[in-house]
Amino acid sequence: MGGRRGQGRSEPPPKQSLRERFVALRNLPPFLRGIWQTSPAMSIASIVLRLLRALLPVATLYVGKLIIDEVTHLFRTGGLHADLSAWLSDPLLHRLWWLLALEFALAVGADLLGRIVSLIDSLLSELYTNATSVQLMEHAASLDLEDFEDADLQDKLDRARRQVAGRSSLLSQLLGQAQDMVTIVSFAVGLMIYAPWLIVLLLVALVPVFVGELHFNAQSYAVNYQWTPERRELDYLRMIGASAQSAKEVKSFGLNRFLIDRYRVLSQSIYRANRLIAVRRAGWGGLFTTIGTIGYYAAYAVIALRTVQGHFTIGDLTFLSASFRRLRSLLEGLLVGFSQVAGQALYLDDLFSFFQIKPEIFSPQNPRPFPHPIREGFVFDNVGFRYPDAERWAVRHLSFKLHAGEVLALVGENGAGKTTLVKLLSRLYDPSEGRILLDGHPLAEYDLQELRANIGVIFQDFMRYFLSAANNIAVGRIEAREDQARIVDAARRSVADEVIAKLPKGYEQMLGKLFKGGVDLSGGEWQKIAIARAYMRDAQLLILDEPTAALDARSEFEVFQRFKELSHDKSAVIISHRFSTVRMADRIIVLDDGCIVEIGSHDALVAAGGHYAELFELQAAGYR
Ligand SMILES: Nc1ncnc2c1ncn2[C@@H]1O[C@H](COP(=O)(O)OP(=O)(O)OP(=O)(O)O)[C@@H](O)[C@H]1O
Repeated sequence: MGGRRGQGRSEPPPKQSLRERFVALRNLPPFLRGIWQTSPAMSIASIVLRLLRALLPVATLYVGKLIIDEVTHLFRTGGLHADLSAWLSDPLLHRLWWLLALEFALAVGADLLGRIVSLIDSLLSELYTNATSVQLMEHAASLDLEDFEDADLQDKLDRARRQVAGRSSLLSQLLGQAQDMVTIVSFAVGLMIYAPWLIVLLLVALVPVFVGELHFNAQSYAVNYQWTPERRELDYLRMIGASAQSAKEVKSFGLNRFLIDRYRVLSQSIYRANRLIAVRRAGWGGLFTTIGTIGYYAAYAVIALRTVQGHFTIGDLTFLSASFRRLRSLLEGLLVGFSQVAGQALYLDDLFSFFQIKPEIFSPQNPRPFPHPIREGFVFDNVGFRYPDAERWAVRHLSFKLHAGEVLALVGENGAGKTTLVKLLSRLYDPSEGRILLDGHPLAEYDLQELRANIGVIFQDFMRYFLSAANNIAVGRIEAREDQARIVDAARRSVADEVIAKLPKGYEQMLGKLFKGGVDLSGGEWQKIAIARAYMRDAQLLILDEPTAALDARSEFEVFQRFKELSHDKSAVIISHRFSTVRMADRIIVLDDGCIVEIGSHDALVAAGGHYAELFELQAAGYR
């Protein structure tokens, strides 16, 4: 199992070499494919409009050159009029007016196109972000419980989540680059015609900027990557420092100072690491840009000289110097942008590598039909389980049978392995050794969804959903959330009906304090609601993991009375520390340190005078 799991911050450092940074560009095709799939129509519109937009700058500059040449020509040939009306009607000036009108149209067109393109990009990015978020949630839902208990995966998920939100600018950056590339080619063609040596000068001036950017982007990524656990801790501190759930304890223990200090220390370390890179980047960036500027002015001087010598017209001078300036800034933008894209592509690694994590617990290709009803029951055959990265076995050598229709109670001290056993039974984990059989066949041969649908399990740390009371019960079988009769029946079985009867809005009452108008419940009341979830299903096996710990004695008795009356054909596994509950079970399994030490009915175990009798005696003594 452990193959994909690393060791927190000691995970291998992220990619550093220049070659590997380029390798990260392999993430771009799947990214672009994702964009395309989001909306082919918008993608095409963006590309076509950008192509048009890309050719406008050179056209505008060239028209500008023609205007200047026309003006100098008119100036030389004379024929100046004294008043404006004569100016406007002079046929000599027609060409100039047309050129000016053309330049105006180009300017307006460029602006309009630019706006439409950025509109499309932002809409497309949002659609892509939404689609990826949904994909992320779907993938997360397919992963194993074990994955969620793994800190490395949490880091990965955290980075992936940030990437979904943070990569929305990548699209416009990428397409902008493609657009700039077309513009650059158009400028370069113009420049080549006049002075090819200018292009060489340009490239030489720009290479240092590019390499510098590439280097610092990779460094930022490395810092971001290495500090993921700390950033996650920051989020956690912020959450417990200011959430409704934690407020009670934070206040009464006076934890604020502790939390804030820890936050300050952590955030300062991250800040310092980021600052170092930012300062270095600014310093080197400044130097490299100066080299570029020197290149530009050298070229400018040469062009000016050649104009004076009569090789170029004034229009050529403006066209060439402006082209050179634009080319330089475009190329610089392109190179810097390219290294940023390469940087962002590195970040995409996080997203795509999260999608590559495959669940290890899944349905077989051809699942065996699930037995209705279960005839023999479940058999644990020398089952052992060790949590990932744990040295100790949580449970080991478990061999017992849970007969169809039987109520089994699990008893044992804290950490004895009761919850682990139940997680194995509901296939939230697969055993590390041994087998679990259902009606003679391994659990893994049945369809996972069907298996889970046939098991109703309520854990001790059940969720308190900030939804209506009806929906809080319906989550046990969410497809049946409109089935009011079923919800009411489930509530009646778990004694939750009494809780709901007291709510101002009954079943429609919003629970929890998160939303306006919500009503909070007591711990025991929440438990009754949670137990009702198990009754929402047509489960053949019910598992209640200490679900009654917060119930008062009368409620607990009632819950189990109703359970016994209404579920005689169902199997059940009940974990409880209360012997008043445990003694109602058909058989009791006593666990100690992950192993079964006794099995039998209450009376038999008390008579045997072993571990169970000792625990029972301890509790009974407390009541005497
Ligand atoms: N997610 C986990 N990762 C690693 N170890 C775990 C995990 N959950 C439980 N353990 C360990 O496995 C052992 C059995 O835990 P389990 O939760 O099954 O005990 P339990 O009998 O249900 O205890 P309790 O009565 O306190 O609920 C314990 O030693 C515990 O520390």
